[in-house]
Amino acid sequence: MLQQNDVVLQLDSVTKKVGKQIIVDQLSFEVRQGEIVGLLGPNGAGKTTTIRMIVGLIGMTSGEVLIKGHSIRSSFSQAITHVGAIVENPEFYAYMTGWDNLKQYQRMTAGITEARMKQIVEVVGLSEAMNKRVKSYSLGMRQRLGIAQALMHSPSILILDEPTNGLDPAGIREMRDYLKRIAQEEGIAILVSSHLLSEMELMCSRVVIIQQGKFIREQLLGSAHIDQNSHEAQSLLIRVNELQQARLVLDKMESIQYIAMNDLTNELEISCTDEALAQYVHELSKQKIAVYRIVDVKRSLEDEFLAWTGGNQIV
Ligand SMILES: Nc1ncnc2c1ncn2[C@@H]1O[C@H](COP(=O)(O)OP(=O)(O)OP(=O)(O)O)[C@@H](O)[C@H]1O
Repeated sequence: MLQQNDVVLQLDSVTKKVGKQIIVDQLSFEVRQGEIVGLLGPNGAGKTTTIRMIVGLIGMTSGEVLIKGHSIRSSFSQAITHVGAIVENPEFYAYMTGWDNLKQYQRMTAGITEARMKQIVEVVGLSEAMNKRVKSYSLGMRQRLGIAQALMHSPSILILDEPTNGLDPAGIREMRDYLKRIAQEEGIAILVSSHLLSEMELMCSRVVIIQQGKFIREQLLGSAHIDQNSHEAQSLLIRVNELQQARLVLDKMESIQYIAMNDLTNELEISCTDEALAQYVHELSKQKIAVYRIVDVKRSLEDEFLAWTGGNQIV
């Protein structure tokens, strides 16, 4: 079980106002050790602004960001030592090799050993390319060199703003695989922003969805998504022997939510939780109505996403 002290990053009611415009509105969420969390929202949702506040590049109007329990406002240097981040495109000397660029960074940053540099270069898959000049690198390789640099001081969290922007499909897949590997091998938390739900589904264990600067919801992905949903309302198709009789029974149930009805097939689609379903089935059988089958109507995460964001396209 994850403990409270696994929390690496904590945002508490973070707000950013520019003039009268509220760009980020009381945003709160947490990222724990070993998790890859997506900050997901359509263009202009406030992702970059949020990340810039987390890493202290811009101030917040109100709220708090804690990194390993240290406030980015009042204990900036203690907080920021735990962060590795790429917010803008990292700058490298194109005529120098990848290794010489990292050496340059090492000279400016205390406590980084050559053994650590070699280890991290291997994790991001650049060992072979280290003696080549950066100008010969693809965009994906430059991004990974940036990640290597951000990881050199062994941070607790890696924060990346749209890391797959501009990459081709092969580069996107590579980036995804390397980020998963980093989370696993380095045992750190990763926060990555994106406007692509499809991409987040393949990379993250959880997404925090924002729109117009506001928190919309948090969603577990993958198998965790299914576990979580058993406690939430989901669409179910129920086939009975007598549709009108079943309607009379169900109409009396509190909070019954119909989605669709089919007289020909004697099917009705409802939205309910597991607990409510148990009550409905109990009541139907008490009234001698036979339930022939119950089918889980799977909505794709994309459909759910569109519903949560009021139809705002993200994919
Ligand atoms: N300094 C500023 N002054 C005024 N408006 C700003 C400022 N910074 C950001 N904004 C506005 O706030 C909104 C959120 O911007 P932000 O760049 O954080 O969004 P985003 O989710 O990262 O979008 P994208 O996916 O397009 O990068 C945008 O409408 C932007 O124009």
